[in-house]
Formats: sequence, C-alpha cells, structure tokens
Amino acid sequence: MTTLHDMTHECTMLGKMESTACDPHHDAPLPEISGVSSIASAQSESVESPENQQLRVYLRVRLLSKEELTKNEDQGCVVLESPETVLLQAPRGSGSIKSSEKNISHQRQKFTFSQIFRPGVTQADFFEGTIKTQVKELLRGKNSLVVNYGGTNSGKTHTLQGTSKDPGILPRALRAVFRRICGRQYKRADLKPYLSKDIEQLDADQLKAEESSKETLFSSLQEVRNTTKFLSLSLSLSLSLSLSLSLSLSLSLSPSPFSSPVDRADRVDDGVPCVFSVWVAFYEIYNEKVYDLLQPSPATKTKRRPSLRVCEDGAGNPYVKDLRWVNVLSAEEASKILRVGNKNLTAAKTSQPSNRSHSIFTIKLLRISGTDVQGISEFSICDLLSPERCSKARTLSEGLREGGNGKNLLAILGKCITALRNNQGDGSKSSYVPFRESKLTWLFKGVFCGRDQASMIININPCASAYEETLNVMRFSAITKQVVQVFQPRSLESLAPRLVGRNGKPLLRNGVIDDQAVDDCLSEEELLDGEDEADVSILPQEELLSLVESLRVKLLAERRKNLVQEIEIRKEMGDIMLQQIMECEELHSRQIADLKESHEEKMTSTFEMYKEALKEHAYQCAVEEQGDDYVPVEEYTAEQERVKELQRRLVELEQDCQEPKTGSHTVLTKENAAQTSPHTPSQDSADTVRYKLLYKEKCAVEQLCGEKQELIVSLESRIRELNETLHEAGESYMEKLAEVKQLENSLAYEEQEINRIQSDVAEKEAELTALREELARLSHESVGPSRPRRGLLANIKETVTSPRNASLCRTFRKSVRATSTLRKKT
Ligand SMILES: Nc1ncnc2c1ncn2[C@@H]1O[C@H](COP(=O)(O)OP(=O)(O)OP(=O)(O)O)[C@@H](O)[C@H]1O
Repeated sequence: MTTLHDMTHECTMLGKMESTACDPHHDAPLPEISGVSSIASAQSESVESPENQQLRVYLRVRLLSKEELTKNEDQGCVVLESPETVLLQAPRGSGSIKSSEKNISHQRQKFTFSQIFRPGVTQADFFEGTIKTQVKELLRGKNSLVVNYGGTNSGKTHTLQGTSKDPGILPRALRAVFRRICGRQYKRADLKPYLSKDIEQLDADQLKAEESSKETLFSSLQEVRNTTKFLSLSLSLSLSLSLSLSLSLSLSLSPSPFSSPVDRADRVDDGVPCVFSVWVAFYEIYNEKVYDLLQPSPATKTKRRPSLRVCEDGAGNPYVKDLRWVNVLSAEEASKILRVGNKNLTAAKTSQPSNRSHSIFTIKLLRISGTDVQGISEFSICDLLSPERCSKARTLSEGLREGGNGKNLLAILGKCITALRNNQGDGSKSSYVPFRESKLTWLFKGVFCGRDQASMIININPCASAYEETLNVMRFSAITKQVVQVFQPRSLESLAPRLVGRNGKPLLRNGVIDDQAVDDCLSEEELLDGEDEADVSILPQEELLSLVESLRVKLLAERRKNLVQEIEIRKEMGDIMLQQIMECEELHSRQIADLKESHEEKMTSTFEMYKEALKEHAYQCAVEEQGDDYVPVEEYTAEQERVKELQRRLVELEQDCQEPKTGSHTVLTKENAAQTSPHTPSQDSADTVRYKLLYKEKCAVEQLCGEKQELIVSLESRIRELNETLHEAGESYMEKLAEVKQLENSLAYEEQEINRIQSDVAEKEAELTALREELARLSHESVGPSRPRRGLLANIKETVTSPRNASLCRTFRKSVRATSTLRKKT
C-alpha cells in the first residue's frame, strides 16, 4: 500500500503543477522509494542538478525550385543575417507593405533562433545539428518531443520524412536508435508498453496475436508485396546467421541510406548489462479527436473511423487509450510502420478533403535487464498542420466547434507556451497553463511541466508569394523561442517502470515477482467482474476470501479518496479559471467604460469645434455676401441701443414739455374752478404758489433750453466754419504741397544742370591747363630763332589771344558764379 500512497501523493503534486505550471524555484524534494536500480540512481544524479535550458527552436529555409525562380519568387524576403538571426522583408506589393507604408519597422522584421539552417543544408547535417542529441538522450532514459511546424509548401514533409534516397529526421532518428542499440536488442515482443509508463507482460497467446497483427499490418503495404522475394531471401539468410551476425540484419534490410557501417562509438555502452525493446505508434489528432493511423481506414466512406480517448494513469501521466503499439526490430520495420500510417493518413485525407490533421509518431524504448524493465523513455515527433491549412480545413461547423470553443490547437499551444514563459519569468507569478484545453498539449504536458525536453523545427518557404504565411509562422515561433525549460526533479517512483498484469497492477518489485501484487491483481479482477467472484467463492481458502474482502474495502476507500481529490483539483482549477475570467471581464468592462467616456469627451469637443467652425464660416459668408452694406452685429446692436435711448429721451422730453402745459391748464382750470367751485382759501393759495413756482421753473428751463439751443446752433455754425476753414487749409496745403513738389522737381533738374556744367567746366579747365602747358613749352622753344608757326601751334596762339575766346572765358566765369549763387540760395 506504500506504493499506492506515494502515487497518490505524486498525483497531488502533478495536480498542483498542472494548475500553476512548473515553479522553477521549487526545491522541495519529491518522495523517493527505496531499493531502486542502478539506472534509476544514475538518473537521480541528473535529477539533483536540474538543467535549465531554453526550448530550442530551429529554422530551416527551403530551397527555391527552378520553377519558382523563373516565376520571380526570389525577392530577397528572407535574409539570413547570422546563424541565429533572420530578417524578413516584405516583398513589393504585399499586404504587409500596404498596411505598413508609414511604419518601416513593419516591413522589416528580425527573428532569432537557436540555429538557422540555410537552404542548401543536407538532411544529414540538419539531423546532426538539431535532434541528434535528443535521440541520444532517449537512450539515457529522457523523454522528448520534437515539433515540426511551417507554412504550406514550406518543406515540413521533406524535413520530417524526406525521400527514400534522402531521408528526413524521423527515419534518421530511427536509424540512430537502432544503430546505438545494435547488439543489445530484445528480440521478443512479450514486454509491451501499457497505459503511460507501465509495461504489460504478454502471454504466449497474446504474443502470437501480436505477431500476426504485425504481419497483417506489413502486408497492407503494397510495396511489401513487391519486395517479398527480396525480404524472404534476406530473412532466410539472416536466420542462418549466428546471433552476433544477426545484429546487423536490420541494416542489411535497410535501403541504401541506412546501410552505413555501425559506428561503435555511437552504441550505448554504459556498463549496464541490459537490452532494449523498441515500440512505435503513429496517430493523428483531427478536430480534437485522436485516430490511430495503424488501424486500417474503414472500407466504406459512410463508416466512421473509431476515435480514441486520452486518459491519465494513477500517477497523472496522460496516454492514448487503446493506441496500437507495434514492436519493431529494425529501422526498416519502423519505416514500414511510418509508411502504413502515411497511407492511412492519405486515405483519410482523400475521403474528406478538408481532413488535415496534426500527426504524431512516437518511439518507446524499454530498457530491460533480465525479466525486469529498468526504464522506459519516449521520443515523439509531432507534425503540426500548417496555419493556412488549419484555417482552410475548418469548415463552418467545425470552426464553430473548434474555434468557437477556443479549441484551436495552435492558439492553445501558444497560450500554454506563453503561460509557461510567464511562470518562468521571475518565479513570482504562476499563471494557469491550459494544457488540458487540447489533446496535443495534454498528451505532452510533461513538456509544459518542465519534465521533458522539447525542440521545435520551423520550416519556411522563401517565396515572395508565401510571405504573409511565413510571417505568421515566424511570429508563432517567436513565442516559443523565449521559453526556458526547467527540468524538474522527478520522483524515482515515476521513473521506475512497473511490470503490470492485464489489470494494470505492478507485478514486479525490485526485479522479483511480487506474489502479493499478483494476488491483489487477481482479487481486483474479481472485484471488477461479478462472474469471477463466484469462482472465488468456491475456493477453499477462507483467508483468501477475507483478504479479498479487506482489499475490496481498501480499494473502495482509495477510489473514493481519489475521486474526492480529483473533484477538489477540478474545483480548484475551475475556481481559478472562473476568477481569471471574472477578472478579465471586469478589466474589459472597465476598459470599455473608460474608452466610452473618452470617446464621448472627444465627440463633444469635436462637435463644439465643428459648431464654432460652422458659425465662423456662416459669418464669413455673410460678410462676403453683404460686401460694403454689411454692418457688424456689435455695431448694429449698439446703434439700436442708441436709438432706444434717444426714443426714451424723446418721450421724457415730451412729457416734460406736456407737464407745464397741463400744469398751466390745470392752473387755469383751477382758477376757473376756484371761481365756480367752492374751495378752501388756504388750499387754493398753496396750489397757486406751487403752480407759479412750477411755471417759473418751466420758463427758466425753456429759457435755458433756448439758450443752449442757440449755443448749439452757434457751436454748430462755428464747427461748420472751422470745417470750411479746415477744408480750405487742407486745399491750400495740398496746393502748397504740389508747389513744393514742383519746386523740388525743378531743383532736381537744376542740380542736374549744375552737375553737367561742373563737369563741362572741369573738362574745360583740363583743356586749359593742357593748353597752358603747351604754351609754356612753345614760349620756351621760341627763345631760339623764330620759325614760322604752322598747324596746331599757330592756331593755339590765335586761340589764346583772340577776343572771341576772351569773351568765352568771361561767359564761363559768369556761369560758374551763377551756379555758386544758386547753390547758396538753395
Ligand atoms: N530543403 C529542401 N531542399 C530542396 N527541396 C525542398 C526542401 N524542402 C522542401 N523541398 C521541396 O519543396 C516541395 C514542398 O515540400 P514539402 O512537401 O515537404 O512541403 P510541406 O510543407 O510538407 O507541404 P504541405 O503544405 O503540403 O504540407 C517539395 O517538392 C520538396 O521536395
């Protein structure tokens, strides 16, 4: 019962892990069981030092075909900057360019990867650089997952399966496994994987059935029939070989790429005397339903393929119930299984064209020592459906079923990875990792709990026409790249596989058959089967019956306990999810209210702005229409006020004017009345005095008004006179101004004249000086015998002495004098 208790405890631990994902700072030691084998302790060494490593994401860029090159698909959309960095550049005319014309950063996006493989990389180099280490780890007992992802026509199949001449990573992984276990293969298929981490021991009948079903599976392959002769020949040869020679049989059966000589260094040699058994399974997840690809497709289209359930074992490890596991003895056999699965996959696709799915190929490796299974490890390769196909594949009803319920696998995968990344951020947060939302994430929850290794291969197509899809794929991969995987210490209980009977109860303990466990197994069988219970009753052993009874009670109690725990866990998860949903809802409603408020404010201010603009526009239009006749509103209002004031004053004045008349009239009337009606004398005299006073006042006011009127008239006439004078003065000023202008013009003219004359004078003076100099020279020459003057000299003499020239000089002097006088005047 110790084992049962430990399992329950671990189940609770897993439950916690599930709701909060893994806590990288969780150091609490997990329960251990005593008496573990050497393999288990070897594993515990690595357990003690958890290894943190980033989820490795590899990028492979597909080679462009000749056809694509002629279609000008190579527009440099994918630029490999370094072995880790790639730059995506939107091609001309793409949607990205159009939508981000203003934002250059949208046109060029950079992504980093663990490693980038150039288009020309060989399949062998790609395998060596990516998952080879994971395959090695499989042989050391570690579970791992490889996710192959990419857009349509991006080379996913080429990367995963390749061709017979140039195989992809999956055939190479199978080959590597068989190469490494070469010579240490467990040839019998009597130890079979059961549930998630357990082993079922097959009896002779089961073994026969297993072998015949494998035969049937292989015979379903068309090509197997074609090569039967060759295989039977090889098999007969192999049977005649000794055991050591038969180790290389798998290689001799393999096609050329698999026939390389066995590398001894590659073999597992850890000093532990154990052998290995390899089992494979191939299944697909389509529309959240799991289908076994090793089960033949139904013959008729109307018949549906049976779907399988995903369950969890007692330790909380998920597994596909009733999945077919096939024992393979060579890489060639494993490849055949792959081909059978592919065939069924294609058949399913043909029957339903939209039926595209995520397919998973799993290798389970059993490490056997004697009759004891020492360890079991798993290596899965998942081929994810391309994002475009994913959306195309979903019809309306499927979309409602899948998308409407938030069951889009890629979205969930993204959510799980994001939650895992958040949890690994600073360790303070613990987001809920929703791996149960999809079958795929549930099946590989070990990865999300940080127990198992994982890597991702991203395939991209560098064609310009595939740019948008490539960008989406890269964005998805960008989430995964940031995840740091933290390998949690595992309980040794979970590491040690258990040999179980048909009922799933462990039959082995520390390598020897546990009689008690076998008894328990039988008893449980009886518990579950009423008919068998009747058989027990005929057994003579009373003790056995009482033991059975007590075990039944205990089993019931345990089941109830498990159920309560499950309910509690579910409730806790439900509460957390509800809380998160409510928080999200509250946050969203608050955001919506804020947005509404701000939008309303913006709308009001915009409305006011438009109102003002409209008013201004109307005003401008009115001004333009009215032209000179336009009177501003303010002026018009002021004018109206003035008119009102004048009217009021007019009324007052009229009243003022009427009152005295009425008064005098009243006086007169009263005087008449005094004559006619009998009044008291004192009253009459007071009234008379008052009226007289009023009359006097009225006369004084009238006189004052008259005077003022005269004054106004005289002032007005004065103003008129002054205006006239001003007008006259203005006119004379204008005249004077015109005269001044005229004078200025004439002065300017005179000045021009003077300047001209001055320049003439200067010229003449220069001429005169030259003549004088000439004269002096001539007079100097004339000291000698006088010679008759000729030409110019004779003329100069005449010019100097002639009276006409003397008068010219005088005129010149006069004009100079006049000029200087005029200058003085101005
Ligand atoms: N690295 C490569 N080198 C050369 N050719 C390649 C490479 N990768 C893919 N191809 C070729 O490109 C074509 C498409 O590849 P593949 O069928 O593997 O794409 P896919 O992503 O699986 O397509 P699908 O969308 O149908 O799933 C094939 O003709 C394949 O041979």
